[in-house]
Order: sequence, then C-alpha cells, then structure tokens
Amino acid sequence: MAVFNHPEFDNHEQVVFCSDKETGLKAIIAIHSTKLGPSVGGCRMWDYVADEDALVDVLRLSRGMTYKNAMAGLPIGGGKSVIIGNAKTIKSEALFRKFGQYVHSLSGRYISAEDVNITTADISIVHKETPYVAGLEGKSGNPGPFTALGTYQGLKAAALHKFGSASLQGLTVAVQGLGSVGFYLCEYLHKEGAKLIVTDINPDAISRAVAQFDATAVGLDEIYSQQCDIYAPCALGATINDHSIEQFKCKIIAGCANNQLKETRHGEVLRQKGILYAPDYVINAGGIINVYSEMSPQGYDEAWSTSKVMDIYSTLLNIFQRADAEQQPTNAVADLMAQEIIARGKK
Ligand SMILES: NC(=O)c1ccc[n+]([C@@H]2O[C@H](COP(=O)([O-])OP(=O)(O)OC[C@H]3O[C@@H](n4cnc5c(N)ncnc54)[C@H](O)[C@@H]3O)[C@@H](O)[C@H]2O)c1
Repeated sequence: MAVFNHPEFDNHEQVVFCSDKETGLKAIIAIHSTKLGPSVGGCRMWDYVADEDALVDVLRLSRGMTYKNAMAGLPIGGGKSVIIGNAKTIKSEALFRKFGQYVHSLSGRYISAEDVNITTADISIVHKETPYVAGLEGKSGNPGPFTALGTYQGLKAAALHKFGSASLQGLTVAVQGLGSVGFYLCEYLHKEGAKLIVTDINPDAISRAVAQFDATAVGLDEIYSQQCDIYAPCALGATINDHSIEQFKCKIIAGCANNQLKETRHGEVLRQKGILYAPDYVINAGGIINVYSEMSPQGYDEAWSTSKVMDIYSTLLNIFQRADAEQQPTNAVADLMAQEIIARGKK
C-alpha cells in the first residue's frame, strides 16, 4: 500500500498507523497540516472493506479539515483519525484507551473529537488517557446542531446568490439523510416554510420527518431526480457524481455531508449545468467551530460559537461572488481561498 506516492497524499506532515493485538485496535491518524495550529479533526469508526479504503478516507478527510478550519477562520490545523472495524462489535473501553494513548503520544499535534460512529461517551474514554480531545459532554457536546445551523445559513446564502432572496419560504428542498445534522436542518427549513422531500435508510427517521415537518418521503435513489430548488446531501460522501449529475433538476446543492464531490472535476460539471454548489467543508464547519470554542483560551462559549457559525453565510457569499467573477467552479475557489489563508500562516 503506497503512502508517499498515494494519489490522495498531499504532503501530509505525519501519518501514524496504530495497532494493538490485545484490544483489536487498528487505526490511522493523519496530520495534514499544523501550519495554523495543532491539527484538529474527528475520529471515525468504519468497517472498511480494505485497509487501503481507510487510508484514502483519512488522507482525504484530514486535508479537508485543514481547509475547513482555515476557511472557518480558526487558528488550528487539519487532522483526522479512523478506527477500522464494525462499530456494533469492536467498541470497548480498552480499545478507546489504547487509541487515547496513541493520540497522547503525539503531544498535542493532533486533537481528536467525534465523527461518524463515535459518540461523546467514546471520546470521554479516550479523554482518560489524554487531554488532547474535544467535543466532551458538558462542554461543547454534540456538534450536530451547530453544523445544522451553519448549513441552514449556507442554504440561505446560496438562495440569495441564485434567486436574489435569502428566504427559503416556498422553496422545495430535497434532504438526503435525516441524522444528527439532517434532522435539525429539516426543522429550520420547515420553520421557514420550505417544502421538504426526504430520504433515509432508516424508516423511523423518515416517519418522524413526515409527521413533524409534513415532508414527502421518496426512495433512496429517487432523491437525485426530484423536481426541487435545492438538493441537500446530509448522509454520505461522493453523491455528486456522473450518475447523479445527469438526474439533478435542482438549481443549488448545499448540504452538510463531507466529500460530496466524487471527483474534483464534478465541481466544474455543476458550474456548466448552472447548479450553484456550496463547497462542503465551508458550509459544514459549524460543528468544528463549536468544538474549537471548547479548546480556545477563553473556554467554551455558546454565544461565541453561534455568532461564528453565522459567518458561514458571508464566507459562502464571498466564494460565490469570486467564482462568478473568475468563471471558476466554487470548489476550486474555496480551495484557493483556503490555500491563501494557510500561506499567510498564523496571525
Ligand atoms: N455531525 C456533524 O457535526 C458533522 C459535521 C460536519 C460534517 N458532517 C457530515 O455530515 C453527514 C451527516 O452527519 P451526521 O452527524 O448527521 O451523521 P448521522 O450518522 O447522524 O446521520 C446520517 C444519516 O444518513 C442516513 N443514511 C446513511 N446512508 C444513507 C443513504 N444511502 N441514503 C440516505 N440516507 C442515508 C443514516 O441513516 C442517518 O440517518 C456526514 O457525511 C458527516 O461526515 C457532520
């Protein structure tokens, strides 16, 4: 398995392979950049088919965190970790403590938090071995509601740019994934008077959305071809691909999922189709902003987090305007802006 020559390797500063036979821990920690500060990014547990898939995920996600943190205006770098295995069967106190020892061995160059399949309870076990964690219960807690608030602001910014009004009233939004972010997002949208089309692999989540938000449920693959104003991917990555793009009838894509574009070139395909894309790591930064608040010298401050999350609105408007002026896809402009911030370095 190539690392330095891997297509997803982007001059990551450090990639740590962690293994412990006794607890069954197999993990990879990737520190992409500490140029702006210690690298921060969640830990994901996933039953990867091959170790190679875990490496791809951690390399891409850690790079994404560098860009996300820079664009959110946070003085932190980008890192991520993945634990390989089935979250329903491999979790144990011993495994998370061992993972915590690995995190601790990096002396604060990487600070971990929750990501897919990792709960605040899991992170509190990691915390027994290292102070280098964030997102703890009783402090910033679940980042989902803050990610949802930022995503909601992102939809409004996109609506203003595309339709000339930030109001979502009367617009139809197709939401894919009703989890800890998607469901909160639906709540905001419903309150504002948007019409909702939803899908999820979990029938209970669908029933709740139909009952609470008067949403229309559709099948998993039907979500892409819905007649709607906005498609909001809030489940998986890579849902913007050749297969889905040919079905889209939306004018905006704005959702919280990470790594939404299957390939970078799909950003340009969207631009040519006249679909406005809100770059994923910009619109979904609400959670990391709230996590950072816990790490900041002033300590956790919900009001600070909320106001910083609201800034996602103007950051996206800047990206949209620059993309128009330079005739570039929004994802390329976001990358460029993040690179400019990183090049300027620590303030
Ligand atoms: N939680 C956060 O604060 C946060 C922050 C940034 C980015 N994200 C990203 O946002 C996305 C959602 O995060 P979350 O925390 O809400 O996760 P979650 O696990 O709580 O929710 C995901 C939802 O998607 C559903 N789902 C899974 N596969 C699906 C499919 N094929 N079609 C439709 N629905 C499907 C799941 O049943 C679940 O309800 C993820 O990509 C995550 O990486 C989350």
